[in-house]
Amino acid sequence: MTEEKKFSDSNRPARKQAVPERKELPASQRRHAAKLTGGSSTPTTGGTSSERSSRPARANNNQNRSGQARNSTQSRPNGQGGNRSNTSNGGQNRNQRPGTRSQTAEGRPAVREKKNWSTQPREGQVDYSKQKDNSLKQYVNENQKRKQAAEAAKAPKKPAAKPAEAPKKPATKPAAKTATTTTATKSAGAGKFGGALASGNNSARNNSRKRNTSGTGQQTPRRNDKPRGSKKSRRIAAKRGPVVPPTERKEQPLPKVLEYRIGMNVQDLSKLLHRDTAEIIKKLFLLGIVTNQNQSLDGDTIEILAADYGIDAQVKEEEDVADIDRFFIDENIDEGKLVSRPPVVTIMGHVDHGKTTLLDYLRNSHVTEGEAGGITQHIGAYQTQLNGKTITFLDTPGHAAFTEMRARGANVTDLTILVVAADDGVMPQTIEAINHAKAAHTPIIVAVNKIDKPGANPDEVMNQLMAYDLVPEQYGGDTIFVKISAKFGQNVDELLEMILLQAEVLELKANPDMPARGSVVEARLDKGRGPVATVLVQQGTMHVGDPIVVGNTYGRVRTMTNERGTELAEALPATPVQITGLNDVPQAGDRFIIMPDEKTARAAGEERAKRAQEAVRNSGSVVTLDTLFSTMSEKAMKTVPVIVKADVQGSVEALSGSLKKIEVDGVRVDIIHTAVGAINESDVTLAEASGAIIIGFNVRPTSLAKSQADSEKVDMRFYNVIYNAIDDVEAAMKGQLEPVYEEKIIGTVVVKELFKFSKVGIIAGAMVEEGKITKEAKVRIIRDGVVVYDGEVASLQRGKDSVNEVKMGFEFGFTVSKYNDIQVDDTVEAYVMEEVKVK
Ligand SMILES: Nc1nc2c(ncn2[C@@H]2O[C@H](COP(=O)(O)OP(=O)(O)OP(=O)(O)O)[C@@H](O)[C@H]2O)c(=O)[nH]1
Repeated sequence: MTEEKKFSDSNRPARKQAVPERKELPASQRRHAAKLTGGSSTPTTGGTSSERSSRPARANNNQNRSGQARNSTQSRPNGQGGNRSNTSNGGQNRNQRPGTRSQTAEGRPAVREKKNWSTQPREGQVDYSKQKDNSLKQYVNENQKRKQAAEAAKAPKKPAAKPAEAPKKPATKPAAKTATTTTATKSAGAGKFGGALASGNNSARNNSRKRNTSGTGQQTPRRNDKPRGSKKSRRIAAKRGPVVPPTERKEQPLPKVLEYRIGMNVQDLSKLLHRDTAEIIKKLFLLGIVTNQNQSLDGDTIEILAADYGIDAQVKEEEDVADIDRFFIDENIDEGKLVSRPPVVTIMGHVDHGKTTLLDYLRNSHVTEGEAGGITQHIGAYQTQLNGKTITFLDTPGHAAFTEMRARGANVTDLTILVVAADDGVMPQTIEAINHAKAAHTPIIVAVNKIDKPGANPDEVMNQLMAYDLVPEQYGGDTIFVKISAKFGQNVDELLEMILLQAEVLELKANPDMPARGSVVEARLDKGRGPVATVLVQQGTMHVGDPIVVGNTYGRVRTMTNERGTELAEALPATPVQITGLNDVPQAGDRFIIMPDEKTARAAGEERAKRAQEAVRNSGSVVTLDTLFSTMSEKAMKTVPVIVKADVQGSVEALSGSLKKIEVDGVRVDIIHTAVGAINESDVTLAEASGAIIIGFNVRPTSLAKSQADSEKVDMRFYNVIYNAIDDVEAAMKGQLEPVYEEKIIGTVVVKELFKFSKVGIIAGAMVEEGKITKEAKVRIIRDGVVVYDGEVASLQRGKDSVNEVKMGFEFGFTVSKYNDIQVDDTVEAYVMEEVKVK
C-alpha cells in the first residue's frame, strides 16, 4: 500500500512511460515483428517518431522495399497515408508489408505512429509542415502550379522542333525526351500523391497490371494470366483473328426531300432517311402506326413520317418498263430526223374476188433486182418496186374467220386496196372491209377486178360503192378507182402508180435514226427455228442482235430475212421482216420495241406476260371467287370457257372466231386464251383455275402438261378438222345447260280417316286410288279442287311397318312433312320431277 501511495505521488513515473510495459507483446509476436522489420527483435519502447524513422533497421527496410512503403511517410508531410507512388512501383509482398505488423510490434496503433513518420519532405518538394496553411487544398494548388510551370517549360520547346535553320531531327529529339521524362516522373510518383492518383493506381487491378509491365517490358507469367476459355473456344478465337471493333455508323443528315415510291417498307425508307429501321418503327409507333420493317407502307404513312422528321416528301415518278405503248406516241419522234418512207398497203375484199391473184402477180412481177428468181415464201408481207420506189404489201387472209387479224392489219397500214370483182359486185365482206378501213382512217383505193371476164360490169361496182361514200373522181368524189385484171396484170402498174401518188399526198415519213418499233404481222412456232414472227418496222431501224420486247414476250433478234429468204442486217421503216430469237410466239397485231439492253427487254417482257396473265384471271370470263357470285346470281347467262391452241396463228383465229359464234339457249363460248404452239403447263394451270376446256388444233400437249392435265382432270380435246371441234363444243354446251325437269304424277290417294297421336301428330289413313305413292314422292294436297299444300311425304307405313312404296288398291298411313292440317276426303296427288333431255 505504501508503495502504492508512493507511486501515486508526484514521483510516480509518468503514465506514458508505463504504457510500453503494459503493451509488451508475447515473445512469438515479437519475433514475428522482428522478422518483418528485418532487425532486432528487441522491442522498441517509446522514442520519438523521428528517432524511429532514422532507425537503421527501418531505413534498410524502406530501401529494400523500394516502393512498398505504404507505411513510409517520407513523402507525407501531413502524415496522412503512405506514399502511393512507391506502392505503384513495387509488389505487394505481404510478408514485407510493414504497416500494421510493425505497429503491432511497437504496440501502438499504426495510424497514430504513421502520422509522425514522414514529415521530411522529399527533395524538390515543398515542406508544407512549415507553411501556415498546410491543408490539402493548398497542396492541390501548389501541385497545379507546378504542373503549369512544367507545361510552360515544355511549351517553348515545341517551336524548336521546326526551326527553319536547324536540322529537324536533333531539334525534335530533345523535345521528345523531355516529354518522356515528364511522363515518367508523373508515373513514378511526382506530386504529393505521386502518380497514383493521376493514373488511378489505387486499385488491386491496376497494381497487378503495373506488375506485369515491369522494367523489362516482358510479361511475367502469373496465375491469373492463364488464357481464358476452353481450348476449343481459344482455337476458334485464334482463327477468327483479332476482334475488330464494330465500325460506328456515321450519322448522316436527313435528305431535304424524301422521294418515295408507294409501297416502300421501313427498310427502304431507312436507307433514304439515313436512319435506323428501329428508330423509324418506333417513330411510326408513336404516330399510331404499328408496322414492321418489311411491311409495305402507303403514301399517307410515308408522308406523315417525313413530316415528323421535318422534311418534305414527294412521290417518285418511275417509268413503267412494261408500258411499251408510250413509245408509239408521235410526240416521241424527232421531227427533224423524219424522212420519206414507203407506203404500207393492205389488200382487202370479199372471198374469191382476186386478192391472192393480185398479190401473187405483184410478188412475181415486181421484185427487187437481184432477188428475181428467188423462191418466195409466205411471211404475211412483202415489198414490191415500181420505178425505183418501194411499196409494202400486207398479205392478210381474207376469210371471215380472220376478221380480227385483218382489222389489226388495217391499223398499221397507210392505204387499203379494196378488191371488188367486177362480175360479182359489192358483197358482205366488201362492206366489212370498208368499215375496217374507215375505222382505221385509212384511205381506200378501189381495184375493180376481173374486168377481163365476159360478165364484168365495173360501172355497176362504182355505182354500188357510192352508197358507202366511195365516190369516184369522175363523179366528183375523191376515191381512186382502177379497173384491173389481176390474173393478166392488166392496169396493175396503174394501180401501183396510184398507190405511190396517194402516198405522196399522205406525206408518209419516219425517223430511221432511232431504235426500231413496229407491229407483228404474223407469227408461228417453227419446229426447227422456234418462234418466228413477221414484223413491220414502223419507226427506226432494226438490227440483227437487237434486244426486243414483242407483245408479252421478249428476246434478241437472232436472224432477219425478207420474203425471199434473203438475210438482212438491218430493216428500215416500212420494211417487213421475218425474225427469230423470241422466247415465245407473239400474236398478230402485237407491238414490238427495241430495248437498250437484254436485261431491260427481259424485265419488260416478263412483266407484260405477268400482267397479261393477271388480266385473264381478273377478267369476268374466268371463274374466281369474285366472279362466282355474279355468275351464279346471273343464272340466265352461262359461259363455256375455252382455251384454243393451234399450230399457226391463222388456225387460232379461225377456230376462235367460229367457236365464239356458237350459242345454245343463252350459253356462249368464252375464249379465255389463245396461242400458237403445243399445250403447255401454263395452259393447263389456267384451264384448271378457270374451269376451261383446252382445244388443241394440230397440236399436242407436252408430256408435263399431259400429266398435269390428267391429275387435275382438265379436259383436253385434239382436232385436225375445225368443224369437228365446233360440233364437239356445241354438244358440250348442250350438256352444260341447266337440266329441264318436268312434273310426272305417279298416283292419286284419298284420305279416309285421321289418327291423332300426341307425339307424331296426325297420321292420315288413306287408300291409293290410282298409280302409287312412294316415300320420295312429292305430294300436292287438294281440297275441294284447290291445292292447299305442296310438300313432301314424311313417312309412309302399312300397319306398323314403314314402307317405301304403296301401290293402287292398298290402304296405308302417311304424314306430310311440315303439314299437320290434312283432312278426311282430301285428295293427294303424288308426283316426281323428271329431267328432260335437251334436243
Ligand atoms: N378471169 C379472172 N379471174 C381472176 C382474176 N383474179 C382472180 N381470178 C380468179 O378468181 C379466183 C379467186 O381468186 P383469189 O385470188 O384466190 O381470190 P381471193 O380473194 O384471194 O380469195 P380468198 O383468198 O379465198 O379470199 C381464182 O380462180 C382466180 O384465178 C382476174 O382478174 N380475172
